[in-house]
Amino acid sequence: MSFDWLNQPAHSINHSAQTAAAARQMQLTKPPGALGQLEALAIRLAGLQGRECPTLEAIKIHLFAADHGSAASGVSPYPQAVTAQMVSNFALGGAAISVLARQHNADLKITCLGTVAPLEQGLDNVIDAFIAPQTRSFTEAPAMTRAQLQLAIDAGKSAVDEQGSTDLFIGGEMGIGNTTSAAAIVAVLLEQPVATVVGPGAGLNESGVDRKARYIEKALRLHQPQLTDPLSVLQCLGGFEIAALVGAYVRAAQRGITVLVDGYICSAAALVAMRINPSISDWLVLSHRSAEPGFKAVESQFCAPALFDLGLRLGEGSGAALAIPLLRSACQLHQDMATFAQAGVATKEE
Ligand SMILES: Cc1cc2ncn([C@H]3O[C@H](COP(=O)(O)O)[C@@H](O)[C@H]3O)c2cc1C
Ligand SMILES: O=C(O)c1cccnc1
Repeated sequence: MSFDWLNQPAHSINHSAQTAAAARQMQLTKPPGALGQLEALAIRLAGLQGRECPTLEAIKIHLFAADHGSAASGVSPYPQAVTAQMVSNFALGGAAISVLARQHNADLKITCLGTVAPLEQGLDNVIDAFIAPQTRSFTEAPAMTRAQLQLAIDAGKSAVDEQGSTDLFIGGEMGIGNTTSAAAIVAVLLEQPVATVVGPGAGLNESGVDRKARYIEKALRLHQPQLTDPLSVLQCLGGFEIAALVGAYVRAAQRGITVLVDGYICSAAALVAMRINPSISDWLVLSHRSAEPGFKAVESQFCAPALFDLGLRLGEGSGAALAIPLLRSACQLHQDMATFAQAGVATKEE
């Protein structure tokens, strides 16, 4: 069993393209800095894509779905069956992420790691990477075995490897109960008290949030001796879909594909990925600020803060998909605006 590939360095950043892009921004017909974070974004994308004027054409959205043993303990307000039902909804075009993928002309695929029902319907954008019906309840045992962890991480790697040319990769997730895993991972890796990183998820009330915090605290007491490295944290507390996201993020960075990270669950996966392989962090662009209270702690671990805060708490990669037009505008402005010289506009006097 080998996790060695996870440690290979990320693709290098092209610093001369980045420098050229920064110089170009200074010449465009606007006061320098007036386009705020859009300028930094265009410059960052130039370094990642290795060209002065980056473009975003081929966008791949890949969702990972799996069920959680924790769901039987009242940590989510929704029944476990919703995971599989939503996979059908993704594939048939009715979910929020399906609408956004269509709107932005992005390719949408779903890998099922632990839900079987939709596979029987023969949907052609659903990939079968079945590992087990669900992870184990992690107050009783590690959520998954080491072998299952490897299968899940490798499924994420394959999702990236099997794509053709890609300018931007968005990972998303579906798994009733997965904000419990995300909160547990964040509590351990960032050494935060559980009460500060746990939240309503899909809509728990106050007593539900307390129950969820107690569930996590019990699990952390059980696994404490094992929680010494990011892979073991993922194995004990993760979901299959979170592990797949870890594999996908690391692989995308190694292949030189820019990643747009979604909300709380995806950023918890990104945190694990960055702890395994810190060289990938340049490639992970954080899209939006999740409404989950634990998100703030994770946000500080990224190279740059989230691009916007719309109070989203959906997951599915939806917040990342909403950032696509922003990134496209950043690239288009960077490429198409006239320079002061071209437009005959006078520059700053002092
Ligand atoms: C209909 C429906 C659609 C969703 N799409 C994403 N999630 C989100 O909710 C789940 C996490 O919340 P919790 O940990 O509280 O279960 C994940 O599946 C997540 O992506 C959904 C949840 C529901 C109910
Ligand atoms: O931010 C998220 O990813 C999120 C928050 C709540 C429920 N589902 C997802």
